Amino acid sequence: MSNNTYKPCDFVIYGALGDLSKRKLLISLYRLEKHNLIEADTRIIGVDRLAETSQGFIDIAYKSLQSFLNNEIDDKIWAQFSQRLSYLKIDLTQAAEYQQLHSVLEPESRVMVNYLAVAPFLFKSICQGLHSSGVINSETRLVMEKPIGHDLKSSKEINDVVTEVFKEEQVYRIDHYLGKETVLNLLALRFANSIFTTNWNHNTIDHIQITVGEDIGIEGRWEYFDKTGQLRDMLQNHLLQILTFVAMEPPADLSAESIHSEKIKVLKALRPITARNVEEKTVRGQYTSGYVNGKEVPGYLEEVGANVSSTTETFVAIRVDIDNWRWAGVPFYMRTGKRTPNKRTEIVVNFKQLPHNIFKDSFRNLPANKLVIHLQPNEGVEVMMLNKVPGIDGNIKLQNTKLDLSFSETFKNNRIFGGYEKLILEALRGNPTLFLSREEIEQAWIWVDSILSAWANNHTAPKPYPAGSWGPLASVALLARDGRGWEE
Ligand SMILES: NC(=O)C1=CN([C@@H]2O[C@H](COP(=O)(O)OP(=O)(O)OC[C@H]3O[C@@H](n4cnc5c(N)ncnc54)[C@H](OP(=O)(O)O)[C@@H]3O)[C@@H](O)[C@H]2O)C=CC1
Ligand SMILES: O=C1O[C@H](COP(=O)(O)O)[C@@H](O)[C@H](O)[C@H]1O
Repeated sequence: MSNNTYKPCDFVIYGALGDLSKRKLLISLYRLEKHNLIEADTRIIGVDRLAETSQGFIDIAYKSLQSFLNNEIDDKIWAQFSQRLSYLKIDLTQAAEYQQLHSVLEPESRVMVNYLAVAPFLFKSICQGLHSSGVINSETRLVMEKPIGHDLKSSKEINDVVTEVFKEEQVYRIDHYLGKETVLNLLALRFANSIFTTNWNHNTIDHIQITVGEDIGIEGRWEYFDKTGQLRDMLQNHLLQILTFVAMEPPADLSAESIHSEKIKVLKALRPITARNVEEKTVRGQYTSGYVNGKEVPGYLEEVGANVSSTTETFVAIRVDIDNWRWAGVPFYMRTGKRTPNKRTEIVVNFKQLPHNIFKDSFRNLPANKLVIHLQPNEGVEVMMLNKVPGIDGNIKLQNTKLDLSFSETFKNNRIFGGYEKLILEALRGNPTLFLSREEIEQAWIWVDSILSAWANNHTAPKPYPAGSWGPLASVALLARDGRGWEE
């Protein structure tokens, strides 16, 4: 345990038998246990609609750990962890059923932390159910998963209901990318290193690319995903959050207010994409069958539970312009998709070419410097730069070389925690700094809604791309039109 002590919690997971809970939340909680970061008396209460016993939930949790952590499970840690777990069957749409929570909560000795791992349409009934059952007090916290709502209107409706029941400081709107070490490292890279601080603008930067590719498909999540699509599932939140960290002005300090206010300014400066320019600025894609990591995989329309006429996108590429002084004329290209050849999240900052080349013997055009930030996997930072090849014979010869700061090499003794581990810990400890404000989310929806309505207006159908590729060819053309190419 850390030197500080925190009040233990009743950590209630709504949707405890769902994908997010099994794949990320229970795993992260177990890892926090392993590192002795959970208070001794903290309890974890799973809530879902299946008739299940607490022992049944413990068995399900164990199976999830087996599938995702393999040999990381330690019998002693598991025994300690499983003691914290219990289960309640509650239909979240039925306010009366929330009364059951009284049987497990101990409000005098533990803080109730409610984690909404369910689809956003259930957020309202959960808030109302918690309110009417009388379990909320001034210490209670609410953690809400993204996406909050389906569009600006529904997001506002959810936030309105939430604020009737909770004060803003009790609400933790999570985006797990903001807990990732490498996303947080952007703050260090940009605001603790003068070489970057002074060169981070339209004078030196040509363009920036943000790629978030996942080799997995939709698998068991078809019903949820088909109503959502890649733009709402990934770009409205994770990619725009990365973009704000890359593009924001230096905040006055590291407080939540200072960071939120700089991020909002970026979101407000995003140039709108409308029906007039949506075809030129965006690409929608949907995967067909193909090969990923040498294995044949089905297309989106062949997944279990699929509706064969779905036009939901599983890939998006976008050219984003930020209308402010710093980024005038510097496009940000973003792409995100399911069933890409591998899992890869990275930012590439392409610097401008030099105005004059005195090394024509080596390069007719000097390659520009590049800063590559690997967010996952193989976390680290690389700088591509030109160096003289050693030798005394003849003219100076240059070679493009890599300055490589891999986290696993550089920080050998530090374990890299996942985003959920960091943010669940912050929620358990009552620190809201890394969570999102209502205004940020609503501002992001304003920009994304405009794209969604432009696609709907133009009947923009998704272009097919084979599983195991980086999206439709139109994504290559998006950059080629500007004389550029994606970093491969
Ligand atoms: N999965 C992921 O990796 C991520 C998911 N998220 C977000 O988390 C949320 C949940 O996603 P995910 O876990 O994938 O979804 P799932 O559908 O897998 O999980 C939701 C769970 O809630 C249960 N549930 C649905 N309705 C009720 C009800 N009325 N009463 C009680 N339980 C109910 C579902 O039961 P049943 O199966 O019977 O419907 C299911 O077990 C979404 O908002 C998603 O955007 C965010 C980041 C990552
Ligand atoms: O929020 C989501 O994120 C995951 C990807 O998260 P990562 O940490 O593995 O990069 C994505 O699979 C899911 O569709 C989405 O809802």
